[in-house]
Amino acid sequence: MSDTEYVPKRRRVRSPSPPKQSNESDDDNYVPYVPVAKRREEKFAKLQSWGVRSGRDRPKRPQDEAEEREAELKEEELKKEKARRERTLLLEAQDVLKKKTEQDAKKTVDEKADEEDAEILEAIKSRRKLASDLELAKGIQYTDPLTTDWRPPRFVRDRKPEENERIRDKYHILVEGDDIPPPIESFRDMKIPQPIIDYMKSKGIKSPTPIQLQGIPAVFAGRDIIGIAFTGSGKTLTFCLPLIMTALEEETKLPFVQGEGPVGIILCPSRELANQTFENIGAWCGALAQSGKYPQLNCLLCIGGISMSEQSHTMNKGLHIVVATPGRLIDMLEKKRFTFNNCKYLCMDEADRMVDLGFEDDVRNIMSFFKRQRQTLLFSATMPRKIQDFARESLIQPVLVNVGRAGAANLDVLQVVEYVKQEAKMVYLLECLQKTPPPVIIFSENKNEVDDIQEYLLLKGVEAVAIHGSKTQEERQYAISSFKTGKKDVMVASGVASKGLDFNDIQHVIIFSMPKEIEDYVHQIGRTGRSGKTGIATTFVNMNTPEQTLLDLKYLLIEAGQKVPPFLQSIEDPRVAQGRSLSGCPVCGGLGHALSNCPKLEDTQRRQMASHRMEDTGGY
Ligand SMILES: Nc1ncnc2c1ncn2[C@@H]1O[C@H](COP(=O)(O)OP(=O)(O)OP(=O)(O)O)[C@@H](O)[C@H]1O
Repeated sequence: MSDTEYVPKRRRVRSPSPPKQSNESDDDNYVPYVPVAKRREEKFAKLQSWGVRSGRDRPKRPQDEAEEREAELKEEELKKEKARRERTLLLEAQDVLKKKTEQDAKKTVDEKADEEDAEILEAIKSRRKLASDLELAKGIQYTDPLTTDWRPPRFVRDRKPEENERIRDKYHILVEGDDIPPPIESFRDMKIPQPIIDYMKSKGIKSPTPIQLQGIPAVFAGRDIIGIAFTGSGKTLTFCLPLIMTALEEETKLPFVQGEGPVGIILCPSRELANQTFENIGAWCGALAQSGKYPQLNCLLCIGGISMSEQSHTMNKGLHIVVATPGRLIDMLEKKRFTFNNCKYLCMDEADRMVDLGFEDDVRNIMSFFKRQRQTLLFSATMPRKIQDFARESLIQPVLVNVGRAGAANLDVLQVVEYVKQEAKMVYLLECLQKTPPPVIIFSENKNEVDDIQEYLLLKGVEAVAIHGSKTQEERQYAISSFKTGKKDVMVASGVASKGLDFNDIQHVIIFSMPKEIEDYVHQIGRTGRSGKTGIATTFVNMNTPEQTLLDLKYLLIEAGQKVPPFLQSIEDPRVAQGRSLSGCPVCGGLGHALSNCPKLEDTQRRQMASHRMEDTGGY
């Protein structure tokens, strides 16, 4: 056997041989055997290094691993960020809630009540402003007041603003608005025609009252106006005189013929008030015509319950002024008995009552007959904030002229409040009538009670007439004229006669049953103490009078510097204990309660809901 060790055949594998040298033997080329498993492993590793991969558990390259790791980190970071944000939002929400609770806790009772009031006011806010449907539909909105040719005298124009302010302060006139015309202290300087000045003098009207000396120049200047002044302070003249002057100017330029006019319209909430204003205008226009220097102006009374044919003589001429209640006016306009083609002046007397009485939609309807921009005037002795706000939205750059607090009582009225048991009222009434000589007005809230009182007085020999809504127009007119002319000493009336009626020298107003709304009380006592004269108002209250009404009354007496009887003094205002402010109610102007307790609120809401229902069902 040779020295060469035997190697089994399967082990005799040639490894890659180095280059052969000439003398090298075969043993030098020997390559050690590598087992198959190991070789597979090596081959696999090689393939891996070439990037050939497949399968789930394929080993990863370090570069891939780094990328994966980075992605994982990013994902983790995102998750953390999301969680952090969610937590922050949650915390923020909790913080806000906490702060709000703290703020709410810090809020005074007053602030909370104010917020509540604002919500209620928003809820009862009229949905549409006081403008014609046509204007609302077409989006017509006038921005500038009307211009007129009227100018104040030079010395007034040259006055410094401080001087105007001084005059306003002197007469306790508060004004709001832009570019307010100056106050003028004499009718002559207002450039009112001499025959009217002479006529007014004969009626004891020599110099303008505060509402007149600021209101008339503002209306002459073409401005929309909200005029608020106490009862009997001469508001009627403030809106009638400028209308007469406008009509006069137009008639002088080009006389009116049949079918032309009116130039302006005065709207009133009651027939009696319309009639009274119509008579006043008639007298002033008559004074102009009788002077022989001025033309005759024609005025039409347009109210329910009267036959329009009686006024055909006026209708057959050119028409300058119309005084009306809403219903009859709409009827006449719809029948085209006259048009508003040239009408540019709309005045609402007792404007708050017009809205209160549910005439709001009628007023919009009337406005839709106007063909061009109009000058709008609203007047009243009581104009709660809600109505002032509403009016301001509807007028064009209005001037607000306020003499005293809106809704305050006339200081020329001595107010006496007496506790009289229900069953003792009639007897005590007779006693009360002895306080002053006639004329006396007795007010009651109830039509039947009005009739009962009249009957009782007649039985006792007192010359009394009665007026209320269920009487015929003739009965109403008879009652007013016989009382006005002094044929009758006493007039027993429901609310009808309380607004705006101007009777001569009423000595005494007796309020037999206290009205629920303090505004009505203010209007009722305002039938006396007019045009600077003094008068007495006696009011009966008892257990049937709601405590809130008594509180309103108590504050009104305090405000007017009147004596507060002990039983009224003892009534506590619940707002004091609650630490709430004692500001007046924005809906009725009462000083003794907050908005949420307003007796008028319920009525207002009910009326609004009814009118909205009508609109929703297309009934409007
Ligand atoms: N400048 C004046 N000087 C004196 N009296 C006047 C003056 N202006 C008006 N009057 C008279 O005062 C009375 C009351 O006026 P008017 O009826 O206009 O009051 P009012 O403010 O409208 O009251 P109400 O709010 O009750 O309707 C009338 O008889 C009127 O003639």
